[in-house]
Amino acid sequence: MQLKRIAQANLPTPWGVFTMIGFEELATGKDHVALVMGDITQDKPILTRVHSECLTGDALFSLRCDCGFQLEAALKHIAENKTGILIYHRQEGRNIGLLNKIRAYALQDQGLDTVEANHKLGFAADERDFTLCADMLALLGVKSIKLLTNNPKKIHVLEEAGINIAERIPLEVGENPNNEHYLQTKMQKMGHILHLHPVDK
Ligand SMILES: Nc1nc2c(ncn2[C@@H]2O[C@H](COP(=O)(O)OP(=O)(O)OP(=O)(O)O)[C@@H](O)[C@H]2O)c(=O)[nH]1
Ligand SMILES: [Zn+2]
Repeated sequence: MQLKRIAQANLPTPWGVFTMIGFEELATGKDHVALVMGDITQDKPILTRVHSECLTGDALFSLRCDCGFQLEAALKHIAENKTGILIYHRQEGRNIGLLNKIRAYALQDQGLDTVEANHKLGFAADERDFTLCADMLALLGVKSIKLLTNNPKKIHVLEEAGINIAERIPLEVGENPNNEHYLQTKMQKMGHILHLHPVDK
């Protein structure tokens, strides 16, 4: 176990009241949160979103990616379902950190795609460690989930970390002219399952 559960409190949102549970990484002291609604101890797969931190999309209204839209849609979906979990996985920029993500964006402004930019900076395309998410789910007592994602690799890594994924539920929102190329790259180079609407140029 790489984390411990620290504190919890109510978190009212426009879609309903979640319980916010804070965790701390034992090795680094880094914090993560899970937003929980309803009875997640039921003996059936729990609707879950594993959302990776994206300060620019989640908090600063960036249209370069789809993260902010996915965050909102996931919370709404969980609230409509009356039960579920959103893990807010604090590995910004696929775990290269905010400042390196800004460097990667600068390279993308010069024409590189999201994968090439990471490589140019000396990183893999995706540096995230999802075993922390599996640990958070274990601390919440959840063994089986229905995962909101477009990324089949995320299913694979969470399963390798011991989580049973009963179903994948697509989360395709936020496509716009600013992220069209970014979403195309995620589909073509990173294997995301997306149904994009190419615009005529
Ligand atoms: N390094 C880097 N990270 C990015 C970039 N754009 C978004 N991110 C980060 O990517 C993470 C989200 O990952 P995505 O690849 O969008 O999606 P995913 O979580 O793999 O898959 P979904 O479950 O379908 O959303 C967040 O941590 C973002 O900060 C970028 O251009 N470069
Ligand atoms: Zn983003």
